[in-house]
Amino acid sequence: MLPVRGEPLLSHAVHGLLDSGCVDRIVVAGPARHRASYPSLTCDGDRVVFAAEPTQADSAKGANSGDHALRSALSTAAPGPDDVVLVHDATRAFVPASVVSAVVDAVRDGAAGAVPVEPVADTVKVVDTEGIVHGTRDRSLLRHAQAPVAVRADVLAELLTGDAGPTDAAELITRLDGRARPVPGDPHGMGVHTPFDVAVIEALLSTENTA
Ligand SMILES: C[C@](O)(CO)[C@H](O)COP(=O)(O)O
Repeated sequence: MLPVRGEPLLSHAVHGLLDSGCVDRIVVAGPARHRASYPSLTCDGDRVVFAAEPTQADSAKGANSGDHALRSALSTAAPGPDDVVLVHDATRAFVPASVVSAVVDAVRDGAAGAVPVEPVADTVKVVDTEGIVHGTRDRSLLRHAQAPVAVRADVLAELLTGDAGPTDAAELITRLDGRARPVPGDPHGMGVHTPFDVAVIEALLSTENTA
């Protein structure tokens, strides 16, 4: 719901995916009753739908959990087994179209999954629970993960069969256990969480619009 330039992040994320030219349909993994909060999405008709509401049985099983949201979104989308599914994160609403198509292409090219990543520029230290600072991590091996994560629909369905399926894109990458191919991310794929992030992304967008 966080507004950026007067629009909730979710709307920016949805329009970014639609404008990427490689997404046919978007299922918002949130209850349909919230749709009224996003009037700018309604103009996209059938291409943007909300996931099915949890049933009473789902609720008894913890329907608000992330894996339910993913299951529900997947069953609403009903993709074919070879289709590529993107699991996105609305906080990363300004990821460029080139990154969206890169993850799709990686899966079309044979990877089970793909995740955009950015190099880690800063020195990374481990601080333990006692507050003691330990050695430096080798940053050449570290990457910031971004979104969307792409995965073949049949692979995603398989990951969701167990009791504890992935709850979000981050967990999905972990469950892919080495089968996710990294593709170059982009600084615009930053997560927008705080007023500082909003200021950064708004400044970036205005600079680019006036350039
Ligand atoms: C990075 C992510 O897991 C998708 O791949 C997701 O965007 C969560 O990001 P965060 O770093 O936990 O905000």
